[in-house]
Amino acid sequence: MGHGELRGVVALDGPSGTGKSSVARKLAAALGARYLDTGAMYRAVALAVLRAGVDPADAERVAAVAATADLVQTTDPEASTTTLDGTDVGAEIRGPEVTTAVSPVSAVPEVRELLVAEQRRIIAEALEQVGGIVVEGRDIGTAVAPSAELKVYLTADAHARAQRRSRQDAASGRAASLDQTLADVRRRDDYDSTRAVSPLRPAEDAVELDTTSLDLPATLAALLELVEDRGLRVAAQPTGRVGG
Ligand SMILES: Nc1ncnc2c1ncn2[C@@H]1O[C@H](COP(=O)(O)OP(=O)(O)OP(=O)(O)O)[C@@H](O)[C@H]1O
Ligand SMILES: Nc1ccn([C@@H]2O[C@H](COP(=O)(O)O)[C@@H](O)[C@H]2O)c(=O)n1
Repeated sequence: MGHGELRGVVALDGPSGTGKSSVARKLAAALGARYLDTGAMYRAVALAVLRAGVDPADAERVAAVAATADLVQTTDPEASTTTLDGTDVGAEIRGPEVTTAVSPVSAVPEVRELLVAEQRRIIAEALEQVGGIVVEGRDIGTAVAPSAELKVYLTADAHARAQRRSRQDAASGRAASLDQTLADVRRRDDYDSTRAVSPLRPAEDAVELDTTSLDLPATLAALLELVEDRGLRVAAQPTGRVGG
């Protein structure tokens, strides 16, 4: 049996490796909604900064690169893409260089201002076109969509997150020691939660969901239950509409 369609915005925030991307995509697909990966947008700006030979810590030059970056993020949960200057950069933005550069780049206020404006535009377009969107990141419930109908803050023990990330890296041929991966996870979380603008933190009205001992299907089931409980699921339209 299908799950019906989502009406409104689901904001999914939390630190790295809690499962946001994996479950946000599946939740959106199950509910005929769009899916927005805001982390991919910050990663694409970080890639533009690296390609321009700019130091990610040089806030003024980072802001200048962001202002001219030609970035397009699409929202079909089955095939969301990130393009920079007309080229798909989906694989490149997951590499270690971008992962190291992205936190300082995303801490630059001008970068956040530009991307938050674009994220709000994408959300408004999705609501108009299909009625629902699942948005994942670090500041969705607190800054990008503070009036989201459902806000969920995913957490998980840092060791569990490092193990997940380590398995994912090994599967993509990027092996690193578990200690190194754990250090990287902690470094990024520290950076993201201590920056001045829109730091990583749960919104006051967010539901916190600890995924340490949940697998992905169980996490998805918990989210679907929250959507259902809030009355955000409506019967599917007979003609059906898909995100794109
Ligand atoms: N509950 C879970 N059980 C087992 N593996 C999981 C779980 N959640 C996520 N994973 C795995 O952990 C890895 C990271 O998950 P994912 O990319 O969805 O996390 P994330 O919160 O979006 O992280 P980031 O913010 O760094 O992008 C993936 O390989 C995913 O399959
Ligand atoms: N709303 C967001 C989303 C992401 N960031 C920054 O981007 C980094 C990469 O995010 P991933 O989800 O792809 O791992 C993240 O570490 C943050 O620095 C953000 O600031 N706000």
